[in-house]
Amino acid sequence: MIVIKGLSKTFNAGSVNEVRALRGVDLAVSAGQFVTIIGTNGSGKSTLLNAVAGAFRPDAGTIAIDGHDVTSQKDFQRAKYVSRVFQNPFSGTVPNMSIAENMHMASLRGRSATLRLGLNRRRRAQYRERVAALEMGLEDRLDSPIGTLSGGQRQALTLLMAVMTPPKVLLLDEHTAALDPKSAAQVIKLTEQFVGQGRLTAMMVTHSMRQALELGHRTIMMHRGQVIEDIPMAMKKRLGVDDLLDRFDALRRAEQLTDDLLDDLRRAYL
Ligand SMILES: Nc1ncnc2c1ncn2[C@@H]1O[C@H](COP(=O)(O)OP(=O)(O)OP(=O)(O)O)[C@@H](O)[C@H]1O
Repeated sequence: MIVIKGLSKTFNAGSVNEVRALRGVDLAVSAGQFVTIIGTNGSGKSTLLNAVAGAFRPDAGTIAIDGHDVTSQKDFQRAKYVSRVFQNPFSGTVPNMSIAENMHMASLRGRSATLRLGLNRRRRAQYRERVAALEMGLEDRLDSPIGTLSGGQRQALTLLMAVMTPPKVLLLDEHTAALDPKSAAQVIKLTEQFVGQGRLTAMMVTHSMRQALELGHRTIMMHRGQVIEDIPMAMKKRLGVDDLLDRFDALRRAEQLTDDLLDDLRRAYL
């Protein structure tokens, strides 16, 4: 479903602030696969998701989604394939519009203007049913401005809206990191439910190694703009958080040394 080849991106090239955020990333994610992404700070996790979403044009490499080369497409052109949920629960929805209006906008994603339909009674009933399934009591607040909801409620709705028209690709960028533990757990439960039931192809960045191991079919680890570990389901089940921490420690030690050593390290992990 997603095929990334030789993807590179350098920010502020040629200046003192030059950052090689992605350095030749190769990654293939099959349809229905849920991949969790961990990595060191600044290793390029969000940049990888941004590249898939079309936030910028890469310096080198290609990205294909469902067989279409989207490398030169802008983000709005890819919106029909890609849904995103960000860390900030206040992005992705319009605060002074109601829950129903926000849901209606989300349901029209990727449709041509001529096909756009009004927010009629039948649609309201559908949205009510969807919102009720979140089990947050929001079905009685369909006309409340979304800005009046808590961060957790809003993020649950943002997630619901992201999957309402099932996307080819769902990108989750630390989407529970800004929530309190209880809300984060609720949103993770919904994530599992939506991705599982919809058999969605999903990439989720997380800083929680436990989350990374417990969720999804595969975990990749990034470091300095490269994928340095690719852990399949069978291995995920056997690994514990301590094992991942050991690997990060090894990286930290390698950091003092050379790229060649990092390559050796990668070979050793595979
Ligand atoms: N638009 C941009 N302009 C300049 N530099 C950027 C831009 N986006 C990302 N970077 C830099 O690229 C590198 C990779 O950033 P990215 O956000 O992808 O890392 P990350 O792995 O998601 O990090 P973290 O875990 O800390 O959130 C960092 O050094 C970051 O400062």
